[in-house]
Amino acid sequence: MTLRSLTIAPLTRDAFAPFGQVIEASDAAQHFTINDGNTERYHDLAHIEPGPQGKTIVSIFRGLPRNLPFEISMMERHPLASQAFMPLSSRPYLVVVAAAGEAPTVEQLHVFLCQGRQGVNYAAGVWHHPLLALEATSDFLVIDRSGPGHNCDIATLTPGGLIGPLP
Ligand SMILES: NC(=O)N[C@@H](O)C(=O)O
Ligand code: NI
Repeated sequence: MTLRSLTIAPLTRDAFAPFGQVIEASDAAQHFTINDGNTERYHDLAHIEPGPQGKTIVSIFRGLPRNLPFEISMMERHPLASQAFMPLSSRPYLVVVAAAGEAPTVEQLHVFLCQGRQGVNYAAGVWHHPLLALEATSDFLVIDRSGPGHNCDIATLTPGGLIGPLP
């Protein structure tokens, strides 16, 4: 079965808005000076949702680099809570998302190339592929949920999609 080649777009706040928020110190964000002028605060960048009886937790994911071209054959979602990734290794990475709701088809996937200064927060229920680090083993600060209930659904994509090489 031939795999559909997926287009890779640059990550922007507006393009990612249907799926969550971009975490980035940019002039588009609400920001103001604090600490007697020493520090600029980029304020309230992501809507963190711990969900019912959930606790917000902070972890570090150390992801091995994915080799391109890479087949996207599954997606997952966290129906109860959001999940945020902030790169700590300053390397680009990829995110693959689809709107919350029914399990996506390959035609409904959106692929974004994220820069090393850009984090993402997946809103609760948004379909996404597990971490897609590039170039070298990379660390990411992850803000998500611990608590009762089922918080990870998997969907298989048949046919899948193919990512890469990078534009
Ligand atoms: N399983 C896990 O915690 N990681 C995934 O949710 C992911 O999005 O990488
Ligand atoms: Ni996830």
